[in-house]
Amino acid sequence: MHTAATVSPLSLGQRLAAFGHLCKPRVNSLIVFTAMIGMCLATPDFPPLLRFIVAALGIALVSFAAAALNCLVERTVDAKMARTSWRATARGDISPLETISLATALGAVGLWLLHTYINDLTMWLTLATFVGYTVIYTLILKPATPMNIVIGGASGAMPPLLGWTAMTGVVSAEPLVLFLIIFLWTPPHFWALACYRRDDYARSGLPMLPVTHGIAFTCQHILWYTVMLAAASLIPVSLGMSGTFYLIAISLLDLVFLGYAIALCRNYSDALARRTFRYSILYLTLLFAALFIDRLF
Ligand code: HEM
Ligand SMILES: CC(C)=CCC/C(C)=C/CC/C(C)=C/COP(=O)(O)OP(=O)(O)O
Repeated sequence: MHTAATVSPLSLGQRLAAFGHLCKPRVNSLIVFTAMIGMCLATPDFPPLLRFIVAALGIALVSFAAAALNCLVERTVDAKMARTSWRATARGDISPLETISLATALGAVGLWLLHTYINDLTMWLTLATFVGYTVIYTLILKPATPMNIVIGGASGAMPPLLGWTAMTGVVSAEPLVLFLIIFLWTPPHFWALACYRRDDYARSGLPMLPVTHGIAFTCQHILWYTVMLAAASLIPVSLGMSGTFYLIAISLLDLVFLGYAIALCRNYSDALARRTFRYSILYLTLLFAALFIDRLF
C-alpha cells in the first residue's frame, strides 16, 4: 500500500492513464455534453463548427483541471474510501507538484482558448465555475456541512450556461433555466450515491447527509428535490424553448425519477439507491438529448 508521501515509479503509459483518470473523464463527458447542448440551443441553426469545437474544448480543459485539483485536495480523504482509494493522487503515484502542473497547464490552455477565440464573458464565467468547484465546494463546503452539495452543485450546473454565452456573449432566461434544472438535479444525484456509499463517507470523516442525518432524512430530501426538479424541467415548455416531443419525453423521465424517489422513501435498499443514482445520470443525459432533438423539429 502506498502512502501519499511515497511516489512510486510508473511507466509512461501508466502515468498518462493515471493523469487521465484524475480528470474524471466520465463525469466530465456529461458536463461537456450539457455545455454542447447549451451551444446548440443558443443558435437558431447549428453553431459554427470551429467555434463549437473550440468552446467545448476550452470548457472541457478547465473542467479537467478542476477535477484533477479536487483529487489533489482530497487525496488523504480519498485514500480512506474504497471508491476513490485507487486514485493516483491518493496512492501517491502522482505527486502534488505533478498534479498542480497538469491542472495549471490544462486550465491555462482552456481559459486562453476561451479568451482568444470565444469571448471574455465565457472565460470569466468558466473561471468562476472552476473556483466554485475547487475552492468553494471542495475546500470549504464539502468538509464543513452536509448541505455541501446544495450550494456546491452550482458549479456543476454552469456548463450549459457557459455553452450558451460562448455562442451568444449574453446571459438570458433560457440558460438560467438549464442552470436551474442541473442545480436541482445534483442533490438527488449525489445523495443517492452517498446513501449506498455511506460507510465509505463515514470512514472518510466527510459530513455527508446520510451519515450525519440518516437514510430516511436523506431520502425525504431526495424526494423534495426530485419534485422541484420535475417542476423546473417543465419550464422550457412554458418558455417556448421546446415543444411536444420534449414535453412527452420529460414527463416520462420525471415519472420514473419520482417513482425511484418515492420507492426510496418507502422501502430503502442500497440496491435501489444505486439504481436511482444510475438513473439520475440517464435522466440528465436524456433530458438534454430531448431538448436538442425537440429543437430539430
Ligand atoms: C458538485 C456536484 C456533483 C457531485 C458532488 C457529484 C458526485 C458524483 C460522484 C461522487 C460520482 C462518483 C460515482 C462513482 O465513483 O461511482 C459521480 C458520478 C457521476 N456524475 Fe456526478 N456529481 C456532481 C455533479 C455532476 C454533474 C453536473 C454531472 C453532469 C452534468 C455529473 C455526472 C456524473 C456522471 C456521468 C457520473 C458517472 C461517472 C462514472 O460512471 O464513472 N455529476 N458524481
Ligand atoms: C467548467 C468547469 C470548470 C466545470 C467544473 C464543474 C465540475 C467539475 C463539477 C463537478 C462534477 C464532479 C466531478 C463531481 C464529483 O464530486 P466530488 O468531487 O464530491 O466527488 P469525488 O468524491 O469523486 O471526488
